[in-house]
Amino acid sequence: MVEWKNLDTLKSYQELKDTARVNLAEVMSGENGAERVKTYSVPMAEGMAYNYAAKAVDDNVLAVLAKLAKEAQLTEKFAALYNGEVINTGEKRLVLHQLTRGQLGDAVVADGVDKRAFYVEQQKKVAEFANKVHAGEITNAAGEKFTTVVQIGIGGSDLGPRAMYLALENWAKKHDTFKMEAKFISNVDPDDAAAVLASIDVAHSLFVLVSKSGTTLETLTNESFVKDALAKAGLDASRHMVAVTSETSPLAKSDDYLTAFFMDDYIGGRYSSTSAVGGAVLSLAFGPEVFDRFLAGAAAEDVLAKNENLLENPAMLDALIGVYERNVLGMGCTAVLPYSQALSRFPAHLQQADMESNGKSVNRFGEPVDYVTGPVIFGEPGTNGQHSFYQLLHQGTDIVPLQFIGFKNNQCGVDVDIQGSTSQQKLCANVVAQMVAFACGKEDENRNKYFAGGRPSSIIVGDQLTPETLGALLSHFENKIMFQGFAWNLNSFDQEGVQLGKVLAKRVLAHDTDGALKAYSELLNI
Ligand SMILES: O=P(O)(O)OC[C@H]1O[C@H](O)[C@H](O)[C@@H](O)[C@@H]1O
Repeated sequence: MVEWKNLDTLKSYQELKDTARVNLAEVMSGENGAERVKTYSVPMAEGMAYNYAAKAVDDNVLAVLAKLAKEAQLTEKFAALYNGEVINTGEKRLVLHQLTRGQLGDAVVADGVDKRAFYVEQQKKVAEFANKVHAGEITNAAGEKFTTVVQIGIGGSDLGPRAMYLALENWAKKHDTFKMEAKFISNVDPDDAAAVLASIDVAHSLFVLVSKSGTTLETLTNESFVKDALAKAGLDASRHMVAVTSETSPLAKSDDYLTAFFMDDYIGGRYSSTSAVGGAVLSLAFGPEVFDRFLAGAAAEDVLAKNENLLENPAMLDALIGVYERNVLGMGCTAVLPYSQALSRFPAHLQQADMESNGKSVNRFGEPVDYVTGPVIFGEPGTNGQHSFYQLLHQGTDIVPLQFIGFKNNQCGVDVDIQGSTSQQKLCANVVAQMVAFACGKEDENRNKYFAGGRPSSIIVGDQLTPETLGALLSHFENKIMFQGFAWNLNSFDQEGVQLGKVLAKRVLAHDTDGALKAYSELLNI
C-alpha cells in the first residue's frame, strides 16, 4: 500500500534542507568539473543521456534525494498508476497514458475492457485509415487524393501533436516518409482559422477535429468556421472531416465525420500525444510506421522510469533535483532550451504539460500545502534564446535552472563549413559554452561585466532527433512531471484552475455581467 504524504512531513526532506549547499562554480572548475561531466550522467533510452554535472548537487545531496525517493514511495506510486489505481483523485479517474505505448504492469481492465487492447485497436484503426488515405482509397468527393491534414483542437489537443509534427517534419522529408503536410488551427481568434484556410487547398484537405470532451468552445467554433469555408467552396464537410474524441463525448458516432477515433477519460489532454490525439495527425503526415517508432521510443523510456535506483532513473532524478531546486534552493522557474530548431514548440508543449499538472496549491486530498510546487516553465530554441532573454539568465537577480537538450547531428543532413566549423558544430559549441558560463561565471573588476556563476543546468544529449528519440524525450518529461507531482503530493492529472475563466467568458457572451466584468466587456466592445 502506498501512503500519500505531504513533502514537508518527510524526514528526508528535513534532512535535505540541512544538507550542505554545493558551490557549483567551484565544483565545475578544473579537472573536478571534467570528472563530473563524465560521471554525473544517466543513460536514457535510444542512446540518449541525462547529464546533471552542472546541477548544484554532489554525492551527499544525491544520497538524501535517494532517501527521499524511497520515503515518498515514488516507484510504488508509479506502479500504482500503471497498474490502474485511481490516481486522478479529483476526477476519480485512472491515469493510463503510458498504456498507449506499452504494458508496464498488470492488465488494466476498466469499463469492462482491457485498456491496452483498446488503445492498440484505436492505433490500428488510425493506421488503416491513414494507409487508405495515402493509397487514394479514401478521397474527396471528386475521387482525388487528400494532400493536407489540418488538426483543429486546443490545449492538449493541439500543443503536443503540433510540437511532435514540427519535430519530425524535416526528418520525414529526409527519410522519404513525408506523406501529407499538416497545419493546425487552435485559437478562437478568427485570424488563426482564416490564415490557415487561406494557406491550403480546402478541396484536398482532410480536417481532424480533436476534442476529448467534445465541448471545448474554441474547437467547436473553429469546426463551424471550417465547415462554413467548405460549404462556401461547394464541398460536403462530412467527406473532409474525422473526429478524435472520447466515446462518451457529443462528437462520438456523429454523421458529420468520415470516421472517429477514440481515446478516453483516462488520458489527460496534455498526456495525449501518444494516443489517437497525436496518432491521427502524425500517421497521416508521416505514415503509421513513423508513429509506431515514436511510440517505441516512449515505451523504452517508460521502462527506465520503473527503476527504483534513483541514479539509474533519469526521469526520477531530474524530478528530484527539480524539487531540491524549487523547495530548498528557492528557484521558481525552469527554462527549457532545446538546441534544435525542430523542437521549436517543445517548450510550449512542456509549459502545458508541467504547469497544468503541477500548478496547484492543494494536495491530492484538497488540503492547502505549506510549500511551493510547480515552477514557471518557459523556453525557446538555442541559439535564438541567447540573443533574447539569456541576459537575465546570466546576470539577473533570479537564478533560473536550465534544461538544455542537444543532438550531435542535425536532421536534414545539409550543412556548410564556414571559418573552420560546420553550423552544427557552431550550434553545439554554443550549448557547451553556455553550460560552463552559467555554472562557472567569470571574475571581473567591472561589476557590469562580472558573472557570478552558480546557475545550474542539465543537458539531455542524443545522436539525432528521430521518431524514437523524440518519443523517449516526451516520456522523460511526462514521467518527470509525474514524479514531481508525487513528491509534492499533488493530483497532477486534473486542471480545475482553467474552469473559472471559461464560466466568466460564457457570462460575458450572454451579457450576464456586472461590476468589473461589465466594464471590461464595454472596454472591449462585446
Ligand atoms: O480536448 P478537449 O476536451 O477539447 O480539451 C482541450 C483542453 O482544454 C481544457 O481547458 C484543458 O485546460 C486542457 O487540459 C485540454 O487539453
